[in-house]
Amino acid sequence: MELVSKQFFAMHKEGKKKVARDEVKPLGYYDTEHTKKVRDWKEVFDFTLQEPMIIPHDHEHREMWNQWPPHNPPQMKEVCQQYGAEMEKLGHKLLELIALSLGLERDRFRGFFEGGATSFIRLNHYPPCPVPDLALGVGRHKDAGALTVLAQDEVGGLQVKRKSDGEWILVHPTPNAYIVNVGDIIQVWSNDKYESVEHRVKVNAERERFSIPYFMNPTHDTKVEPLDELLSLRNAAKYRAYRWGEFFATRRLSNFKKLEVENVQIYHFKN
Ligand SMILES: O=C(O)CCC(=O)C(=O)O
Ligand SMILES: [Fe+2]
Repeated sequence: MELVSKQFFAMHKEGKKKVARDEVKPLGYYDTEHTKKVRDWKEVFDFTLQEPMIIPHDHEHREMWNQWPPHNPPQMKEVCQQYGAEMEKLGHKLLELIALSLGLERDRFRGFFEGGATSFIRLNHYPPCPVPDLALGVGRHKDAGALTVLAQDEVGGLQVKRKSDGEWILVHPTPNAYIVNVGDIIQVWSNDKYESVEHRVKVNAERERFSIPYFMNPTHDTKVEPLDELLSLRNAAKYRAYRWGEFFATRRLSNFKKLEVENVQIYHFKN
C-alpha cells in the first residue's frame, strides 16, 4: 500500500490529472484541498470502499464512483481494495470495543454502517515546503466521522492539541502501528464520554511525508444523536440529531471552494 501510494504521487502531473476530481466526479486526485478556508500543503487521492457512495446533493442523491489509473501504478485498484477490506474489519473490531467500553451491546454500532457506509481512504502526500512555518499540511480540525485509522510514515508532522493547556503535541511515528482517532460522531453517540481530538499536520522543509487515513463513516441517512441507552435524567442529550449525509456533503463542498461561512461543526447541534 505504501509503495502504491509513493508510485502514484511520483507520476507526472498529467498522469495524476487523468484521475483528477471535479464537482461531478468528487473522488480521485486533487491538490487543492482547504481546511477552514485555508489551502493545505498536500496532494491526495481518495477512494471509497462501497461503490457507488451515495450522498445527498441539491435535494437529490448523488452517486460517487472511484477513478483508478488504468495501468500505473500496477495493481493500484486491487491493492487499495484489499487494504480497504482489512481496514473495514479492523474498524468494526474497534467499534465493538468502544461499544463494550460504554456498556453497550458489542454490535450496537454495526447497523449504522450497513447498506452503504460512506467510509473512504485517502492517500496523502505532503511535499517538502520551502517555508514550513507559513503553511500547514492540514490545518487544525477534528475528524467528522466515526473513527479514523491512520498509517503514517517515519517522517512525523501530525500534532494533537492537548486539552489542558492548548499545546500542540507531536504524535511520534511508531513503526508498524496505527493511530486511532475518535471522530465527532462517536463523541455525539457517547454524549461526550468520548471526545474527538483537534489535530493538524506540520510540513517539513527537507522531507516529504506520506500518510494513509481510513475514515470510517456511517451510511448517508444515519441520524446522528446521543444513544438512548446512555441518557438518563441526570445525563440529558447534549446534542440534537443531525443527518450524517447532509453534514458530510456540506463539509465536502467546503473543500472545493473557499466558502464565506464557517464550516458546519458538531457544536452547532449542541443543546
Ligand atoms: O496526515 C496525517 O497524519 C493526518 C491527516 C488528517 O488529519 C486528515 O486527513 O484528516
Ligand atoms: Fe484529520
